[in-house]
Amino acid sequence: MASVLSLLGAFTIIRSTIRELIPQEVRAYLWNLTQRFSSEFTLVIERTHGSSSNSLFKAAAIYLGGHVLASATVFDSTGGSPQRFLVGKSENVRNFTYALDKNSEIVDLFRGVPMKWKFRLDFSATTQIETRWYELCFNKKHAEIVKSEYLPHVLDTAKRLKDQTRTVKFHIIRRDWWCPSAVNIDHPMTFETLAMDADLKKNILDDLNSFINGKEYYKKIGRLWKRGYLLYGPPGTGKSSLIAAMANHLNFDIYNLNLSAVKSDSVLEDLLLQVSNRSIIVVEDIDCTIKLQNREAGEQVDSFPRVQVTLSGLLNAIDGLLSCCANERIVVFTTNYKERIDPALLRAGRMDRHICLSYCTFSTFKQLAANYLNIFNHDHFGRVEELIENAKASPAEVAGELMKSKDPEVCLEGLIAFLESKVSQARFQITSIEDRRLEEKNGIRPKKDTENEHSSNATTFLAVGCDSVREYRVKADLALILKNVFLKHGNIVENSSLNSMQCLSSLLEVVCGIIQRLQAVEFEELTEVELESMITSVRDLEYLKVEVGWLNKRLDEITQALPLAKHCSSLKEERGKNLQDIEKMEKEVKGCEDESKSLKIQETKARTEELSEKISSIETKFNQIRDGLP
Ligand SMILES: Nc1ncnc2c1ncn2[C@@H]1O[C@H](COP(=O)(O)OP(=O)(O)OP(=O)(O)O)[C@@H](O)[C@H]1O
Repeated sequence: MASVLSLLGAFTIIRSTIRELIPQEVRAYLWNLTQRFSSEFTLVIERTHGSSSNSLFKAAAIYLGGHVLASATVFDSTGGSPQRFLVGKSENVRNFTYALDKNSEIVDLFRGVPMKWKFRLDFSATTQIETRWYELCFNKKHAEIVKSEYLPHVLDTAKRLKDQTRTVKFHIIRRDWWCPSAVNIDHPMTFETLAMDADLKKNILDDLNSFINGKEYYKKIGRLWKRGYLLYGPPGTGKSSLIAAMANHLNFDIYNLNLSAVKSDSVLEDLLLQVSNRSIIVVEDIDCTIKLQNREAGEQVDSFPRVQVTLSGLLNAIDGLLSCCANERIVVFTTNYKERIDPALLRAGRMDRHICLSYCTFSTFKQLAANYLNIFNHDHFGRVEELIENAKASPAEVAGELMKSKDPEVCLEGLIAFLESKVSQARFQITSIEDRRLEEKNGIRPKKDTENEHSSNATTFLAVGCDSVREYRVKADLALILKNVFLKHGNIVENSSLNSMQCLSSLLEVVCGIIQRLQAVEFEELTEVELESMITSVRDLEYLKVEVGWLNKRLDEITQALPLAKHCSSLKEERGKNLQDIEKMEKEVKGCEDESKSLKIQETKARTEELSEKISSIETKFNQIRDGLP
């Protein structure tokens, strides 16, 4: 050991003696002379290039640190002497990062060609400046491969590695500018943990992947490389979670564009110019930005004086000239009320995909149960399945129940109780004027001018669903029918394409009018023409997205039963005639014994009974159809 140390010491002394004895210029000349006969070529990659920073230097650092260390193609060029790498972890990256230590050398095999990398560091005592550079040495005959393949490979790999290790950032607006200290999103939501219909999830993932790999395609078709998503649905159904999953999947930063914090269109322009590529710009609850609301609906603009951004300002920012300055951008709008958004904002090309996130289904629940409780089946699943569709519970609410305990039994029992209460809440509470007056009298409801309601022959319904309160007015004689429709089928006009309460009330009157007629009329009295007109009305209602599938079904049943109704009518006629005959014959045989007449009476009675049975069986059928009506 001592001899090795003394040998190394002697070598160091000789090296410094050579340095002292031979001047720098002579050393450089000798070096150049040896290089002239060398087949090696060296590229020097400095930190700066021209007047700007050298992106190849940065890429080499990442490539060598991340790729080469992990790669099986790394060779130790120093003949077995230990290699030194720097290792560390910055706050804004997920993993450890590695780098070559000063004067370390490694060889990267690229397509069988050895590429020798050296990292150099020099400190000038006179200028006090530290200089760092990489040297890439290779055989001259491989110069073309290096230029056209290897260097681009280094750049691409470094970009990919940077994206992989980079933490997604969340940017918010502070005083007309993106806050300089963007926070790292450590949101754990991914497409694996997001509970959603499997087909929809796959569809969104495919869409994102084809977008991200579509650079050439977008260029070819002459469209900007950007994509717009509208996420709509009730609160807590996973809109923000989906955005987090998208950001994590793509490794894109999120820019939360809170329009109420933007003072003008020009500030919006400035903000968007600062948004980096590979980012998701999110405008949450876009319907709440009143100036951007549906112009056709004639909304009141002044009620939100703080919001200064105009619709045209936003449209321009999304797909006007301004957006040409960026690439690989995704714009996401979220809303609880899609119908309130101006159609101009939603048209294809701006919002390419409209994704509805809805209440928890049984399949969504099973994914949440697997995520939260690690269970895939349980005795209580059957009851959950029975309740979940009608409960209209959001995934957030279901997840909340599943987090209450680590014991699946406790959680599922709690969830079932919760769903049961939601099911009964989801039944609409219908209040007629009388109930309202009583509530006003008892101070449950604030007093309201009900003058008009009293004077008109109409009844107002307050339909309170789990997330909406609607008022409809229908004729008083239809009130009870409407109440039953709501109780049995929920708010059937909730998803209608019409908006005004007046029009929706008229639609409800049409539905109730049909039911009233069907309840009152004997089916055999119904003419085919009248039935046809009812069916046409129901079709029109369905066209307007009124949920009357159940009424359509009843009308179908009645149509099928119509020949039976006609038959029933003739049976009744025959029975009536028989009864008259029996009465007449009984009078005739009174006091005299006429065996043949008595026999005839018996026969007619038997036939009448038979007819009554047939009629009653047909009528039972008709009643069943009627019972199907609310
Ligand atoms: N589909 C889902 N899968 C898994 N978890 C979900 C899902 N939807 C909601 N959650 C849970 O509920 C929480 C709230 O959901 P989220 O904020 O994504 O809903 P939202 O639709 O954006 O609500 P809002 O309209 O009120 O903004 C999430 O943090 C997540 O824990």
